[in-house]
Amino acid sequence: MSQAAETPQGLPAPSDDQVRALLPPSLQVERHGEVAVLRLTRAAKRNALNDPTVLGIETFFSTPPAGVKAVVLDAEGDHFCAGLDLSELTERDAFEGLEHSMMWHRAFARLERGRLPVVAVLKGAVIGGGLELASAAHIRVAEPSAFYALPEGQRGLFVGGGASVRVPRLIGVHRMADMMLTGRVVGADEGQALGLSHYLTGPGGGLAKALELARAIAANSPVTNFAVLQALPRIAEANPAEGYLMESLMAAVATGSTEAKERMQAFLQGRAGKVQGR
Ligand SMILES: COc1cc(/C=C/C(=O)SCCNC(=O)CCNC(=O)[C@H](O)C(C)(C)COP(=O)(O)OP(=O)(O)OC[C@H]2O[C@@H](n3cnc4c(N)ncnc43)[C@H](O)[C@@H]2OP(=O)(O)O)ccc1O
Repeated sequence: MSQAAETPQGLPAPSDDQVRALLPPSLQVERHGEVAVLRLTRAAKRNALNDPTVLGIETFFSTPPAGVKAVVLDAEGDHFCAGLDLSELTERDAFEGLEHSMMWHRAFARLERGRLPVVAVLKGAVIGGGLELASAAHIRVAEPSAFYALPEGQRGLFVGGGASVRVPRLIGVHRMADMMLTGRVVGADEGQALGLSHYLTGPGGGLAKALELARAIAANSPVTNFAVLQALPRIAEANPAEGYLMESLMAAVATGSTEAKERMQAFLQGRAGKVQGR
């Protein structure tokens, strides 16, 4: 498996600067070795998601920069994301609403089912579309300031970025119905207990923890990471017989990979087991 030296189309993977040139001002890319930090930079609007930002997320995860093995999704300011930019939807009719929701689905699917593991740093508001974005990440690290809500009912809306599929898988349909019907605010402790976050740090500790996790993930075999991202969600949804078959197929691919051979040899010979992905 390629380490993103090239795109799936066989073209050279873009440099950091080439990717930056494709992104809107509301998104910034910062490089930490094999980890890229993709940051929402619309703090003045509490990182509310407008169309350019959502399309930029799709662009980044469609053609991530060369050499990136894991991504941290971070946000400028005190809030992760206040959800949909409400100033955008007021003039749209139902058909445009359908297209808009499907555009969000495409972007967040690129994030969730791409080849790069994504660790999100949650703080302050993780509201509406902000929770939809967060729930597409593979690991969520929350700071004590994080709070979650689905106030779509108060705005006359319905979730449109995949939350009705992803969030019930985290907390159950009954709790999702509670959040959607009441619009109530779920604090960081409750969010951690419910499963909205994987880790809860001390104040301001989210980015450091996310970078630590992302570096550990980047050091894994990309074959294993790819299997976790692509196969695990499908195995979890399959019936047991299909699940076991998919597991065996992924185990076979991993076992046969150069990556596995080199890593196991390195372990057995007492060498550091880090090799380039194939
Ligand atoms: C239907 O098809 C869909 C739907 C969707 C997804 C839907 C949703 O996400 S619904 C939820 C929308 N979000 C909200 O209702 C949250 C609104 N914001 C707040 O409650 C607060 O701003 C806060 C996040 C708690 C922060 O409070 P505070 O720090 O006091 O900041 P403010 O003074 O309130 O705001 C500062 C500044 O930001 C602007 N702003 C905040 N949130 C939004 C927003 N969501 N949209 C636009 N602008 C926002 C606010 O107006 C202020 O602006 P100024 O110019 O006045 O400074 C998905 C896809 C579909 O197809």
